[in-house]
Amino acid sequence: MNSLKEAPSASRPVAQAIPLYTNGMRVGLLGGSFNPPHRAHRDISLFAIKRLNLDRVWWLVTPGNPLKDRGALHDLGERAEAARQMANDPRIDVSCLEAVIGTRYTVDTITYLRRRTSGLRLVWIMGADNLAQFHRWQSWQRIAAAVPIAVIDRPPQSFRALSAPAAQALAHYRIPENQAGRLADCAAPAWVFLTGMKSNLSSTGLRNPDGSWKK
Ligand SMILES: Nc1ncnc2c1ncn2[C@@H]1O[C@H](COP(=O)(O)OP(=O)(O)OP(=O)(O)O)[C@@H](O)[C@H]1O
Ligand SMILES: O=C(O)c1ccc[n+]([C@@H]2O[C@H](COP(=O)([O-])O)[C@@H](O)[C@H]2O)c1
Repeated sequence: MNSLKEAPSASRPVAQAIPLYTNGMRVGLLGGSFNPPHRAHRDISLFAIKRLNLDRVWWLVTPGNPLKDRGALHDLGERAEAARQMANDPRIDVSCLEAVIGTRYTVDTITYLRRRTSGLRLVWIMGADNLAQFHRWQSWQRIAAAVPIAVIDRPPQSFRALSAPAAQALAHYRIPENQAGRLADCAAPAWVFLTGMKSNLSSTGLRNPDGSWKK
């Protein structure tokens, strides 16, 4: 087993920057605010493991989505601890890697991981709501060129996502859903839109108007 532990920290949530892994593993990366984590995070992770033939999914708890208002964002440690409790599966690891390496941008995270975990097959996982605004992410073309991407359908975002600028620009690189199992082996750019799981759950629905988490 390889273990890379960057920037030692006294606090448990950030101590484990890169989860334990073995070369050759197929690892899905689910970046998220997890404010709070919910059942769909777990469900889409297990769905992705199955459909993409992954060994693991790493939840990367962001210090703060660059496109979201951070006013209502709970403390990173609190979100990471809640995410660990929600994940509750040996194939899902929770990491605060981005806080450790000091970035909020996915392009930096992917670049960092590609350099340090060259023995892994990485897949970026995101819900359809994120595909709809992927063209607003920093250096989104570089992300798409660096790692295969799996998009999980998320009603009511399906049409908006598939007609959005990034989906249009990358249309040529989309593989059919029935070939999702080979996505991790594809050279980027490559992406798939998975429709087999649909959940209406959202963190927004689990927050009170003042930003506190519903009990
Ligand atoms: N119900 C869902 N179906 C598909 N993807 C989801 C679902 N919930 C979350 N995701 C995806 O999981 C990742 C992390 O999501 P995040 O932590 O922002 O939760 P969220 O429910 O989208 O939060 P919020 O409601 O605050 O925007 C994102 O890529 C998001 O698209
Ligand atoms: O890099 C960017 O510009 C960027 C812009 C928007 C979102 N992201 C990432 O997308 C992931 C999902 O964010 P969220 O808030 O929808 O859970 C999370 O890892 C964010 O850091 C990244």
